[in-house]
Amino acid sequence: MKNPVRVAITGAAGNIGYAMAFRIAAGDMLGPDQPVILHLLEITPALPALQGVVMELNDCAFPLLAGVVATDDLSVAFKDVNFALLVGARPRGPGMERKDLLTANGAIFGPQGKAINDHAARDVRVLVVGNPANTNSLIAQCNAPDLDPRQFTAMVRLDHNRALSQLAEKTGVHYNHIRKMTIWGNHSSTQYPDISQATVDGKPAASLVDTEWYRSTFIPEVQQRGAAIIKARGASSAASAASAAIDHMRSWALGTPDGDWVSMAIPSDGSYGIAPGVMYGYPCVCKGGKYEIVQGLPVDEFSRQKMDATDAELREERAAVEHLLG
Ligand SMILES: NC(=O)c1ccc[n+]([C@@H]2O[C@H](COP(=O)([O-])OP(=O)(O)OC[C@H]3O[C@@H](n4cnc5c(N)ncnc54)[C@H](O)[C@@H]3O)[C@@H](O)[C@H]2O)c1
Ligand SMILES: O=C(O)C[C@H](O)C(=O)O
Repeated sequence: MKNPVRVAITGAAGNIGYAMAFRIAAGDMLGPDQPVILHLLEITPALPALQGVVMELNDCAFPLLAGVVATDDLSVAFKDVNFALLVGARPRGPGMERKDLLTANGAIFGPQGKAINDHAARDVRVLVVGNPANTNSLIAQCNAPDLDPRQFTAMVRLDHNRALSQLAEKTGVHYNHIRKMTIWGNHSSTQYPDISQATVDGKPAASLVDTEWYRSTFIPEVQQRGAAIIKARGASSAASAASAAIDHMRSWALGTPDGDWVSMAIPSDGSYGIAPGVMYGYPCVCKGGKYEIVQGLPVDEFSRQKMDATDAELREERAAVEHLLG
């Protein structure tokens, strides 16, 4: 057995946190030979509910769960953690865009970034799930000057998985047979789900579906899937969001398969004409615990316009939180 690693989950008594903690404790994120110590953060009024989560975690008798820390103190929550999943934040309701949460949630991520900077393990890997995820991640990253900005990421993996699911349904194959899906940009309705490089059973996806369906049905459905779930469930996605967060961290820590990639929002380094400084969704391969942007993909005029539109929105969000950027 390996030595345990420490995994922080914020908002751990919330809907996503509740769906996530048990799967991480079961080994779904870091593998069946990696014990974990969970660090669960909640706001003070939610501590009794969090205690219930701890009781249930213990009652599962998970072989890989080596300890649980439950707290409302940032310095305890992030002490020596190797992975941090920043989930705790308000979800949107019907009729809201995710960026409407910027003011309410933005203030959470500066102090958390600083606490991660001051207390986490130096190799900490951070994933922001709380919306608006990309810009919240930027806020956290800017408040952690002692860490490499690349240690901070945001989640577009749920969008990636949604895109796989839509394309699988349309082409009548299982999503296991789809490779090279990409989500560019923001986890918002401007995101660009791009099938131009995707293959289905080895065939170009774009040759199997008509352009009209791709542009007028597939793209908006992936962009609007979060809202559709809020409408149907009366609450925002939780189990699928937790699952995507686990996928994101597993890919980052354990690697992506040869011949495929995943979508991760990471600090732009200028690749694909996206000026540095925002957390932008890119196609990434992961190896040895590090991610790299897949370079050299062709970008046609349609893609260019979509990639720039979502970049513009991220820049607007960044301008709106300039005062929180440390
Ligand atoms: N990026 C994505 O793909 C994606 C997908 C689904 C949901 N989300 C977002 O994730 C967030 C959480 O969603 P949820 O359904 O779990 O919400 P929820 O309301 O069920 O749970 C949020 C939890 O966070 C806690 N919390 C609030 N402020 C906190 C703070 N400062 N520190 C620690 N904990 C805090 C709350 O007490 C609550 O228990 C929302 O912002 C939602 O929009 C993102
Ligand atoms: O859409 C939301 O507000 C929740 C989440 O970001 C989602 O995509 O399901």
